Amino acid sequence: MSTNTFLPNKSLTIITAPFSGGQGKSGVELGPEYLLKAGLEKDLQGLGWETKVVDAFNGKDYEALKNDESDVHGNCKRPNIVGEATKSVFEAVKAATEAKTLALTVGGDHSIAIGTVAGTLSTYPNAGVLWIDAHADINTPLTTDSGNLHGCPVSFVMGLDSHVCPPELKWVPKVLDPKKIAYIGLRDVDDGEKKILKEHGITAFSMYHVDRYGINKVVEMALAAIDPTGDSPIHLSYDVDAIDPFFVPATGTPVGGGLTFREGLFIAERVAETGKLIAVDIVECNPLLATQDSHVADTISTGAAIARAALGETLL
Ligand SMILES: NC(=[NH2+])NCCC[C@H](N)C(=O)O
Ligand SMILES: [Mn+2]
Ligand SMILES: [Mn+2]
Repeated sequence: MSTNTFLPNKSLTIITAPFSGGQGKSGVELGPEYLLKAGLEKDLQGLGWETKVVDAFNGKDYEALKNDESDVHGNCKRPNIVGEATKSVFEAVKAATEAKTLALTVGGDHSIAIGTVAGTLSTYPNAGVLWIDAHADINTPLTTDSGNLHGCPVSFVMGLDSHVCPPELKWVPKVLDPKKIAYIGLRDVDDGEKKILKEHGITAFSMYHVDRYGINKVVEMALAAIDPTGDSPIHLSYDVDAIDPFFVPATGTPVGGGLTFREGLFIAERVAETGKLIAVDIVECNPLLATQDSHVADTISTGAAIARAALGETLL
C-alpha cells in the first residue's frame, strides 16, 4: 500500500545519471556513486520502498567524450553528448513512471533534467515542476553567456528559442507549460533569464521571498501556483546548490546567501506530505570540488537527506 495518490505501491526506481557534460568541471558525474556508497538505497528501503537501481546510460562513459572540441553549436557547449545522454535519461524516467514507480534520478549536472522533466511529462502530462535552485537554469541557446547546458534545461523543455536549438537536442518534446513550474531558492539569475521569467509570468521565489514570507508560506504558494486544482502530480527537481554552501560546499556553482539545511529539508518534507510526488532529481553534488574532507561528507549527506525527506522520512 502506498499513501501516494499516483502510485499503487511504494515502488521506487533509482536512476543513476553520471553525467558532467552540461558544464565544464569534472567530478559531478561521481554524484550517483557517492550517494549510493553512502547507503542511499538501503535508507530508502528502510522507509518502506521497494527499490530498483537503473543506470540511465547502460555503462556508457561520457567523460572521455567531453573533450571533443568540435562538439559545439552556436553558443552551446557539448550539445552532442548532452543530447544523447539526456535522451537516455528521458527513456529511463519515462519507463520508470509508466511502470508506476517513483523515479528518483541522481545526477550528474542539472542538464539531465531535460530528460527527467520530459520523461515525467510524457507519462503525466499535467505534472507540475518544483525547481529548487540558486539558479533559474532557463537560459536559451541565445541568452546563455557560459554556453553550459546545465544552465538551460528549463528552456529546452519549454521550447524557448527553439529555432536555434542544436540538432542533437531537437528530440526534446516542448511539453512544459510556463504555468506548471515554480522556483524556490533563486539568487543568481542572469539578466536574460530575468526577462524570460517576467515575459512568461513564471512563478519564482528568490531568497528574498524566503526571508519575507518564511519557507512554509513560500512552499504553499509554489504548490498552489503549479497545482491550483490540487490534482497534479509533482516533479521535484532539486539542485543541491539551492542550499547554502556552508552546508553544501562541494558543488560546481555555489552561491552564498542560500537556504539553511532545515529550510532545504522542509521543502522535501512538505512535498512528500502532499502524497503526489512522482519524480525527484538530486543534482550537482561534485565530490571533487571539496577543499577539505568534511566537504564531501557534508554535501553527500545533505543530498541523501533531501532524497530521504522527499521519500517520506519524518522527524517524528
Ligand atoms: N545547474 C546549475 N548549477 N546551473 C548554473 C547556471 C549558471 C549560469 N546561469 C549559466 O547559465 O551558466
Ligand atoms: Mn544551481
Ligand atoms: Mn540547477
